[in-house]
Order: sequence, then C-alpha cells, then structure tokens
Amino acid sequence: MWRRFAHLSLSISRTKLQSLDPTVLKLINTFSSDAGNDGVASSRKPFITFVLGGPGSGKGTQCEKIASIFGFAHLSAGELLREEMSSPSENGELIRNVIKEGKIVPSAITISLIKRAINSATSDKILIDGFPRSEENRIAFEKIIGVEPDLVIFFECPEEEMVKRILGRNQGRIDDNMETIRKRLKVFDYLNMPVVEHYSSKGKVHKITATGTVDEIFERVHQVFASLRPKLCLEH
Ligand SMILES: Nc1ncnc2c1ncn2[C@@H]1O[C@H](COP(=O)(O)OP(=O)(O)O)[C@@H](O)[C@H]1O
Ligand SMILES: O=c1ccn([C@@H]2O[C@H](COP(=O)(O)OP(=O)(O)O)[C@@H](O)[C@H]2O)c(=O)[nH]1
Ligand SMILES: [Mg+2]
Repeated sequence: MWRRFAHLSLSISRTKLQSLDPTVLKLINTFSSDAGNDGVASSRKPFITFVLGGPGSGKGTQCEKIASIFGFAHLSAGELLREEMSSPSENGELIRNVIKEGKIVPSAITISLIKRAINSATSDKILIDGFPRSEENRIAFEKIIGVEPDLVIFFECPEEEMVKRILGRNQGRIDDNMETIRKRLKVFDYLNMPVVEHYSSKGKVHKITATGTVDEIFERVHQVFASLRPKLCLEH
C-alpha cells in the first residue's frame, strides 16, 4: 500500500525544507530514492482524512463511528505512539517523556509509525486521527508520503468541555492529568491550530461543532461523509 504513494510528489519550498529536522530530511531522501525504483502509477491513491481537534474534543470517539459506518481504517497517531512506547522500542523512553510533557514527538518517529499502519490498513479510505500536530509535522508528512489529505475534519470544542472529558476518560494515561492537560492545550493553540488554518485556506476543512451528545455530533459528521458518497462509493 505504501507504494501507492510512491509516484506522487509534492513540491515544498526550499525554505520550508530547510526548517525540517535532519532526521526527517534523511527519511525523505530514503523514500524519494525508493520511489524512483518502481512504476506504481497504476495503483489506486488512498483517500486520506486528517481528523483534528483539541485534546478531549472527541476525535477518537467519532473516528470509531466513521470507521464502522463508512468503512474507513482508523489510525490514531496517539495510539500508535502509546503502543510504541509500551513495546521494547529504542524510542520508547523518548516518546514517554514527550507525551508526559504534552509536547510533540519528532515527526520522523510518528510518520514512520503512520506509514507502517497505512501499509497494513485493509481499507484505502484512511482516517488519521490526531496528526499532523504542527506545521513541521504537516510539511514532513506531505514531503515523505507525497500526498496532501483529501479532507480535514476539525472538531471545535470549548476548553472547559475538553478538560471535563479528559478528566473523565479513565484510561490511565500518563498525560490525562491537570498539569499535562494545561500544556497540551497551549501546544494545541500554538502548534496545531496553524495546521487547521493552513488547510482552511485551501478549502479542505470541515469544521464540526463538537458539543452535545456523541450521537448529535456524529449526525454532523455523517452529513460530511454522506456528501462524499459518490466520490468514495460509500455504502451508507
Ligand atoms: N460528545 C461527548 N460528550 C461527552 N463525552 C464525550 C463525548 N465524546 C467523547 N466523549 C468522552 O470524552 C473523552 C475524550 O474523548 P476522545 O474521543 O478520547 O477524545 P480525543 O481523541 O479527541 O482526545 C472520552 O472519555 C470519551 O468517551
Ligand atoms: O502526531 C502526534 C500525535 C500525538 N502525539 C503525542 O501524543 C499525545 C496524545 O495524543 P492523542 O491524539 O492520543 O491525544 P488526544 O488529543 O486524543 O487527547 C499528544 O499530547 C502528544 O504528546 C504526538 O506527539 N504526535
Ligand atoms: Mg484520541
């Protein structure tokens, strides 16, 4: 499935490339030379949706419903990182420290986990939940994967509601405490909102009011995906 991306290439300005982490640049070079080795123009391009929103805005909850009703593969960047953190991985300790501080894991690590998950996905309709988290994440993804998202869903939720939901989540997460939540909310405003603004300016964002019950919110989400039916051959 990874090969589906290989023939696609986006141009990113030299200045933006220079702002990328050296490890990311190395990954880009590796994948660019991979791409040159195979002619994959006949492969089908996956339909990629980024699902964004503040911590606790309900991304995971709504993604599960979209996945089950519309047949998308649901890849949660946070879950992939937590799995990696709990495995005997060389990056485990780094990931744990970054998550505990509410900061953002280096793009090269997250993107290689996402790439692996896309490769093993059973659907070519993909939801990427909670990524990209920063402009640096976004630029690295677009350069390495070679595609932009087809669609961006943004869950807009008041901070006090997000905090209430996180404190009630009860999943034993190391970042679901008030001290880390404060940091995550700041990181969301400063680093993640510019990504939403970038894709808004390209007309790709569907903003969903993320207050109300899970079902009420899903009704709004449903309308967006239902309108894509002809494009995606969706069944519902
Ligand atoms: N509309 C809602 N109303 C109340 N609680 C919700 C709603 N949507 C999700 N939750 C709960 O809030 C918490 C955070 O939701 P989650 O989907 O994990 O958010 P995110 O992935 O954006 O952090 C979870 O415990 C979830 O069950
Ligand atoms: O692309 C990502 C996704 C998540 N995270 C880290 O993982 C944490 C939890 O992410 P998740 O999306 O699970 O949290 P949510 O927003 O759903 O509460 C974030 O605060 C970040 O520290 C990251 O660094 N990069
Ligand atoms: Mg989540």
